Amino acid sequence: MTEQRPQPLLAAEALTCIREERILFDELSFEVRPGDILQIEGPNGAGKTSLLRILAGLSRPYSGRVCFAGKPIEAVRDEFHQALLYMGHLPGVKSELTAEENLNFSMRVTGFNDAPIHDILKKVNLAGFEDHPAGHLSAGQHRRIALARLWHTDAKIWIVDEPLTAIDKRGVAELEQLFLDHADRGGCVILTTHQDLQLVGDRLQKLKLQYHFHEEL
Ligand SMILES: Nc1ncnc2c1ncn2[C@@H]1O[C@H](COP(=O)(O)OP(=O)(O)OP(=O)(O)O)[C@@H](O)[C@H]1O
Repeated sequence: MTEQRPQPLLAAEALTCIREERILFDELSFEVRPGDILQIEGPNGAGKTSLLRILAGLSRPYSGRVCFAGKPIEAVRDEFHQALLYMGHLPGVKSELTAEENLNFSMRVTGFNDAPIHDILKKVNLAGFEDHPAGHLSAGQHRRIALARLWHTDAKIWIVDEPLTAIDKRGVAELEQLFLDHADRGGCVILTTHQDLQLVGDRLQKLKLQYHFHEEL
């Protein structure tokens, strides 16, 4: 008997994206199922961030649609938002707030008012820096504040843009393990990175975007 694959959590259906009169991708279709880890690859300017933003419902494609559990995301907006954790390539951390205040703030926004903030900060190696304004921290520590949300969320779909930027080797390994654990629990991860992922390795699916020049229009 053949094993049945789970239904897709997210499906890109014939997505076309045009920016500044340049086609970034044309009729792009793919599915992401529970347990999948998908890396979007491609050179600078190929359209990776544009694709992630469309998948997260933050911008619209020129044509095509994104479906969540079989339905267009516009039709199931609330359920989709509950199932989604989107992290853009800018960390979204307020420099004047401390590490703890930043995390407190983002946990409140996502409804995790009683999250164990100190434990989470410890997990991302920020113990001892709780009271430091984020603006006084290093680039990697800054990003770790944003990434801390990943350690406490029940979102199934993680869409993360360049999460590994400025993160040291140990931090990358910890994040990769987190992605694997999330996928093993039935979640999915869609990410961009210019780094080679070591731990995730053979679990990784890849989607390569090409850079199209204007004259290819
Ligand atoms: N809101 C926008 N309005 C107009 N053009 C945009 C917009 N967002 C992105 N672009 C253009 O779309 C192209 C693709 O940008 P995008 O950020 O998606 O690329 P990327 O593959 O993520 O690049 P990188 O690896 O440098 O992060 C770029 O040429 C960019 O100038």
